[in-house]
Amino acid sequence: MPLAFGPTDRGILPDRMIATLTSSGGIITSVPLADDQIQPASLDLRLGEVAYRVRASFLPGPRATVAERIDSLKLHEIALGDGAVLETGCVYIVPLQESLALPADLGAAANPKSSTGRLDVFTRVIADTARSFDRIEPGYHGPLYLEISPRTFPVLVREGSRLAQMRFHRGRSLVAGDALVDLQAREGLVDEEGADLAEGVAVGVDLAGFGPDGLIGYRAKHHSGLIDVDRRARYDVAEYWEPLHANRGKTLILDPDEFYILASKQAVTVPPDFAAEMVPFDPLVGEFRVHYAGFFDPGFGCDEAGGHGSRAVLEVRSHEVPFILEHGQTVGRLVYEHMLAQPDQLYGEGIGSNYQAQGLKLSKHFRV
Ligand SMILES: O=c1ccn([C@H]2C[C@H](O)[C@@H](COP(=O)(O)OP(=O)(O)OP(=O)(O)O)O2)c(=O)[nH]1
Repeated sequence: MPLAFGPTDRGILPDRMIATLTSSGGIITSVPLADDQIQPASLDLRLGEVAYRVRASFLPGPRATVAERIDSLKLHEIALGDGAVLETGCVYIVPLQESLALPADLGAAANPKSSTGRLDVFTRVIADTARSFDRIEPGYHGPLYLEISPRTFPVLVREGSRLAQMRFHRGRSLVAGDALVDLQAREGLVDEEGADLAEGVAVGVDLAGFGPDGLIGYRAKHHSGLIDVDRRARYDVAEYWEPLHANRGKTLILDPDEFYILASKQAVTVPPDFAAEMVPFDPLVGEFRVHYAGFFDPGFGCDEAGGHGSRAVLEVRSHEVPFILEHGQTVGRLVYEHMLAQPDQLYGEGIGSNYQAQGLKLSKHFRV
């Protein structure tokens, strides 16, 4: 049975509606869906069998398909099969195993998975005739492709590797104004008195540090080894990351073009009938960038799903000039949106989640 909605229903599809969308032909897969591919509010996207190394990133624009653009831009074709290395500084386009035949009232948005963002692997989803990355127009019928560009570490990927995820939505249902003030009062979205709630919930960076030695984060080392994106708890932190500790002034100077993993000062919560996305706090401040991977799942940080006190992990880069961050400085905003219904399973509830109740946490690939 296809999904049926009332005229005023708005929000993000939970797990069981994503399953229905698949069984009713709205999501088409060249290989059957894996059991754990559907998350509380998103679908993990899997790499297909080939990667095209292209000269440059592109958007197809209204008159071209991605396949046509790949034909004119490709430098090399790599079979992914059981494994292939994607090198830093190169741009690859990979057809995904999932394609879409969305009903006219459903659109979608994509984001790198948190594990991908924490490795500084830049990914974006491209659809035919798209004018922007990571946004799928309502009613889209066609294939999906992933643009991949590893920035710091070369990565080993294979057919079926999951680097990005997709949310499906019916209209938009952002929580703003008084509704956001009420939600913060009721649920404590961030554990801070007088939190800044303009255009989402402001999230600041923690530079006071965690634990006895005041760890504030990690800076990625250059020229370190390869990371297999499908291996968990495999790599030594010290070979890939330099730990950073709090200084007396609780500041951190971001060096241009270095990659940092930091944590939020506030614990954050996403109530079960909401989903959130981390967005840059002000697009006009171009000095640094937080976040490739911005989706926060329903149940993240919730007591009932074992997440009490979860911090947001932040992926940070400075651009042209060195930039000083101060303890508590706002670096991002969490924008909350309604779910169409509460998911059957929340983030962290026996679904193998990696980052529930996290403090300062590197990606799952590293041994702690
Ligand atoms: O930049 C981010 C993005 C997400 N998260 C948190 C919230 C989110 O709910 C959780 C998991 O994110 P995601 O589902 O993208 O990660 P994953 O790599 O698929 O991990 P998992 O296997 O735990 O789902 O990590 C962050 O702290 N920082």
